[in-house]
Amino acid sequence: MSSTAARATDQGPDHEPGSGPGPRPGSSGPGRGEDRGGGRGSEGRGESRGADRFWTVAEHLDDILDHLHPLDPIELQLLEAQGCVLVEDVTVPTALPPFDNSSMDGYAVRTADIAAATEDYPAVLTVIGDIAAGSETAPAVAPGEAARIMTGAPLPPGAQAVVPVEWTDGGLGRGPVTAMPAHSEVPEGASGRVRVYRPATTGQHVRPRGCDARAGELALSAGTVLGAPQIGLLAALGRATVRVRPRPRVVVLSTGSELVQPGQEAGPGRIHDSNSFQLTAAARDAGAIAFRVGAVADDAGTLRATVEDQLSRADIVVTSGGVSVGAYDVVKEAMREIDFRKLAMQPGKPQGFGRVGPDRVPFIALPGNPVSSYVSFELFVRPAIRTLMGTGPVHRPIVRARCPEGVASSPRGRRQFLRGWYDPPGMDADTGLVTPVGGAGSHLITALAHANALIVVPEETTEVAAGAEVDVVLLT
Ligand SMILES: Nc1nc2c(c(=O)[nH]1)N[C@H]1C(S)=C(S)[C@@H](COP(=O)(O)OP(=O)(O)OC[C@H]3O[C@@H](n4cnc5c(N)ncnc54)[C@H](O)[C@@H]3O)O[C@H]1N2
Ligand code: MOO
Repeated sequence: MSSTAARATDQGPDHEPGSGPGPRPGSSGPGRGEDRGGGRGSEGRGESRGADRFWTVAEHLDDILDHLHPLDPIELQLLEAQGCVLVEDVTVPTALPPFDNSSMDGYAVRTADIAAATEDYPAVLTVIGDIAAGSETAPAVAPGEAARIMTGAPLPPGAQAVVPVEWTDGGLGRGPVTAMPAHSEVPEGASGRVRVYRPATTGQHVRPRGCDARAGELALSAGTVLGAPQIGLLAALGRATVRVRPRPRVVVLSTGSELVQPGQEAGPGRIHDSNSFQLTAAARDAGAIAFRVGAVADDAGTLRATVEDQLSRADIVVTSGGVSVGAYDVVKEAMREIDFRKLAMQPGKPQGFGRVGPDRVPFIALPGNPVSSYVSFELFVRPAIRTLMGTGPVHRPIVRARCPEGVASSPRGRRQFLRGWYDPPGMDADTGLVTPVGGAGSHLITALAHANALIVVPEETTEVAAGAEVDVVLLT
């Protein structure tokens, strides 16, 4: 695995954090945990480098995950750590809140002074000044006095409660008000007299020091995945950095001389490169920092040089295309150390996995057909990314759903992943419904873009009766 030392400076324009807890995956994935058989690893396989036999989905997934372990922890700036797993227990250094403070804009008072206050017979107090949030000093409130105080400002010595400004005349002498005038416009509001129309109990509208967290308490334990509230808490505790497992850096390369960048005219025989965008987005969605390198032409030397150039910033390299049996299958040609294999799945039959370069960076070669590459990413690359992050869930969730339309035919001996639309169960149902979207063709990008699930048809099932239940991989 490559060093993470250069991580902070390596992020090119295409990098961006994505996001989610837990260690190494269990056996709940779409195929993982089944019979594993011997001699199937990508290394030291010798003669068993089986180009002819079909690997199961589980075998390929196991082979990839068996060669991965969570990345070493590093210290990251808070926002860089979003979605990462904390590897330290974080204790509260100073109580939260750090001082007694007001929860309302109003007046800090002594409760005895206003105990008998009513609208008809208000308590009249002398205003001794303003205490704004951030005030370093607060004047002491003596009997018969009040300090005008803002939300979050420290409770002054002598005061026992805060009365909201709405319970007072705001110092204007004309009955209850709804707000204070801005200090910049009416500076005299910080002095004079205020009428208070209601009593308050001791501690009312006061947030006592330490009521949120006491110093020395455990704030977040190791293993927590850092979402927005956890990052907010760390910031509130004064932490600028935190020790986490970093996001894996995923380099995405597409291959094919027919590929043209979006924004350019495609021209005869050419198509736009969609896989590198789709896979980069999927890598970010899985929680990785993804670098989209874009399309490399079908030239083995160029691809080899490009891959080697990218290795220093990669925890995983993902390629699309060039892994089948054609005369221009450039990934196969350029990456001799990768084990290329056929999987008993559709789409996604041709696949490759191995490790590259001195740091033995994991290299996952996906097929070029756009649906094949995406489905393969979800089944193999996403779990790899989540494993490197040391966080679960490693796999997309799988649920049972009823398929009212059924599936007319599915290839025997291949696990089929059809695109579908999943509707979760309503209040009175146990299972949701799933409907196939588009056909089985691995070039049907439009249908994929309108699906939210994959319908799993097992290897030995050649049709699914209308109304039968199926496994469904949820993609969102
Ligand atoms: N004789 C055989 N031919 C094929 C077999 C086979 O077993 N025997 N397998 C088929 C299957 S299944 C697949 S999947 C594909 C995989 O081929 P490659 O991984 O080598 O992919 P390419 O040939 O480079 O491309 C396939 C297809 O996808 C389009 N493509 C590729 N990259 C992109 C991209 N970045 N963006 C959009 N579209 C892309 C490409 O133009 C081709 O149409 O092989 C079958 N053939
Ligand atoms: O198996 Mo390929 O990936 O169907 O089109």
